[in-house]
Amino acid sequence: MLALGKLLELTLAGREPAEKTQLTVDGVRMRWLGEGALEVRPPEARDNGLDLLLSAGIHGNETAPIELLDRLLHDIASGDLKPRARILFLFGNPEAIRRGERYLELDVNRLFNGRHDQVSGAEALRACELERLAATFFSIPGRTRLHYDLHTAIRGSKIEQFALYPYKEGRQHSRRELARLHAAGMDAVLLQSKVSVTFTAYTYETLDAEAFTLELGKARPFGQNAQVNVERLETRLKQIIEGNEPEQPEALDGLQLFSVAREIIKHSDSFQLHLAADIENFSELEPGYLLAEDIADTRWIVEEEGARIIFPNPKVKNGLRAGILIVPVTVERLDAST
Ligand SMILES: O=C(O)CCC(=O)N[C@@H](CCC(=O)O)C(=O)O
Ligand SMILES: [Zn+2]
Repeated sequence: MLALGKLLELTLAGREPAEKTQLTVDGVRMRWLGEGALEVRPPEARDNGLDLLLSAGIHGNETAPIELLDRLLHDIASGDLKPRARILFLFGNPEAIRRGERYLELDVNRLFNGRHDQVSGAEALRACELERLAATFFSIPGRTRLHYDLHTAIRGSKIEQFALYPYKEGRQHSRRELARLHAAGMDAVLLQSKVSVTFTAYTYETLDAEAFTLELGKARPFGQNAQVNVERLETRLKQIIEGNEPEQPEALDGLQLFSVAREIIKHSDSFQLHLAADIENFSELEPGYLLAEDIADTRWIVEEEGARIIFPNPKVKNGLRAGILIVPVTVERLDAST
């Protein structure tokens, strides 16, 4: 297999490849662009006009998605997978991946849309670099832009696999993309209702890609991901890469949609979250429940019917999101969300 197919090995070893560009047996060009970054380009005659960005390891301890991208790259490098799309593979935070940690000093997924300019350190530089790589990749006019940023979560979940769909004023969430996500095994989608600082918020808001954060199960170390079943996603990604995706039905039957009711922001060290340490994502909370307290008598009381919590984490830094309170929405909401 071509050395560049071993991007993960190179990244884990912190090594630069001797050859930066390699051609597979059937003329696919692989180009190393820097640490954890590799572009795949099909022969011109086979190119179907899709630019696909696949990222993982934005959080270094979320290894199942990294292993999935590694398998896809191996298949491309050995000629088993024949891309018709241009693809950019990115491993988001190489040093955190090497250490098996979510991040070192700063959560990279809170540093996009220019936020990296306001802080310093290795992770700020990496977020800036990732923005540059994505912007260059998505700079060719007239092509279709799609980004999946793959994650696993800190805790278990009542809905194992789900997507988060960013928000931009005046832009409508796409039914076709939702149907595609459902076909790829996602059982729920959270429709964001304000702009954000995550990687997919950047590619969606600033680079006009269709972009999704995908949550695939619980985060575990390399080699311990048997319980994270990515079969349906892997099959769909291979079809997208080879341009032979079956048509999916327009109807979104069975796909659960949610919107953000409120983001719980931790303001101080006095922040207290009144949830069991092992609470699962999508757990329901009754109206009237005292969810959190913070300085200056700030109290977060659940008011919304059908509210559920995702990503509760009282350990985040002050000023960051310590949980999202979400509510179910119907598919009609899509037509109204411009
Ligand atoms: O399990 C958790 O608490 C966090 C899992 C995770 O890393 N989720 C992403 C979601 C990104 C988004 O909001 O689109 C994150 O928190 O960065
Ligand atoms: Zn993550």
